[in-house]
Amino acid sequence: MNKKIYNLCLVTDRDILNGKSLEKAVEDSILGGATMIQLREKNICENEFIEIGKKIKKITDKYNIPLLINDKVNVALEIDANGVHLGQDDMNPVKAREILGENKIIGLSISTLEEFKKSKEYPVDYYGVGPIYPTTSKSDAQKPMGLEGLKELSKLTDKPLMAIGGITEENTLEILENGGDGIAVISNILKDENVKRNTKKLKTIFEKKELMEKVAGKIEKLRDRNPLIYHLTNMVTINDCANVTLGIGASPLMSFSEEELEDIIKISEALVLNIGTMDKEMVSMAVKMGKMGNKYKKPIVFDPVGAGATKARKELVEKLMENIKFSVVKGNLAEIKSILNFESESKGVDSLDFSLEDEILKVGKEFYEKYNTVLCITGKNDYIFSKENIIKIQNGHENMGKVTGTGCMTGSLIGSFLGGGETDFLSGILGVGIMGIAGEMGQEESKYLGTGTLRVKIIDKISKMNSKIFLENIKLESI
Ligand SMILES: Cc1ncc(COP(=O)(O)OP(=O)(O)O)c(N)n1
Ligand SMILES: Cc1ncsc1CCOP(=O)(O)O
Ligand SMILES: [Mg+2]
Repeated sequence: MNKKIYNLCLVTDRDILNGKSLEKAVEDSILGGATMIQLREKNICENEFIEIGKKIKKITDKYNIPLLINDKVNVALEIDANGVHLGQDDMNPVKAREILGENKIIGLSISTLEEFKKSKEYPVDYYGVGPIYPTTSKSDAQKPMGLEGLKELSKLTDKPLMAIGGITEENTLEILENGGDGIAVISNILKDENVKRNTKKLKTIFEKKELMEKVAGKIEKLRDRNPLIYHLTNMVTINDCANVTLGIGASPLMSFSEEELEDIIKISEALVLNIGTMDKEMVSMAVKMGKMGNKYKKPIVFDPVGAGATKARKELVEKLMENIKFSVVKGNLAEIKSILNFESESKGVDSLDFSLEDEILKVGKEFYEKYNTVLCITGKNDYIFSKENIIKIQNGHENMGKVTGTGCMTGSLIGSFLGGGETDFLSGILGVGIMGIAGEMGQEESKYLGTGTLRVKIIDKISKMNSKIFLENIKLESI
């Protein structure tokens, strides 16, 4: 069974629904990312419990999410729920297993180490551990056991531990870092109208942690591998691109010579194509480079600088997008909109951030659908789109816009990670994230000096970047 089902359980409580329908609350929570629903009904008879259970089961079945019944094994049996959650004073798990069979999920509450010791041989699938923090949702809850209690328990069992009691988006990460595999939540999800958003906020913490685990060690791995990254890039920022490629641990190779193109591509691990200072030669080289890159199966990151600004540029970008399979495309919103032939609506300077984000999301999703290529849209906030995920990164500083080439350098970073063997998506996240962090840190150190120093500081910070700095500074969420 997939352990992820124990990540995020909504435990229901009709008393705090405040007029919301239970069915809608359950559906919204699933849409927000709940991986399990526990139907908890305290003051109703078995028949009513069964009635409600059947309705909720239709919803959980629709989304293929397990439904567990609190306390009542009979109800679970009657509605063919996926399992039960039992407390220490509820039916003995051995008997529940006999009744429900091997295929149902049985969870057991643990509030103290003594309870664990007493029940560790029971045939259960997970433990509900808590209350971890004080809670107002269970009047007869035991004394909170805190993170220490959770940590202690996690050393004693391999079974999933689902923490419960007073859990919010502020304390979820520390739960996961102290032995919790998942959380079970009532009030923080059902507290207001925004059940979907409340669940999503919790879900984001799991996604972020998962991503962080994937990212850890990747910069060091790149430095170990030191891949060769061929650039066909612009004349303005070529030197900075070479320096950040070196700084992050790859080897840059810049060439404009058609004669050596094939030989270079054969020995390169990834290619960076940036049409910033396009001219006649670049037009023919870019297409040849792309086709040859595809032929030799080398990942290519494409920076469509100024796409749409002139007719010639638009034609070149169109030709490239039609004929070449890129691993990653990185550009600003206007460039990506031009690729999709979207009208560039001018929205006024302070167009609400929210509507700008809506537009970015629409453009990004459409781009991915059309080209099936990882896309990075950079701007005040940066967005990375893949098939299933959209990541928003909020690092960087506005002064980076006053240093030419931060976008081009981001392309080089993405290319470096592609060449280091990372996935297209992770390369996008790492490249964009590292540039944002370097910009932020560089700004701090150059704020009394100016943008010339900022440029140098960005390269410095990239050359000193490591997984620890990255993980400590990245401001990332999945949306
Ligand atoms: C996941 C999870 N953990 C613990 C509990 C508490 O169960 P219990 O001790 O039986 O208390 P009641 O919920 O029945 O009041 C739980 N429900 N879910
Ligand atoms: C059912 C239960 N068991 C231990 S604490 C608790 C209540 C959890 O509710 P909340 O998430 O609102 O603290
Ligand atoms: Mg119980």
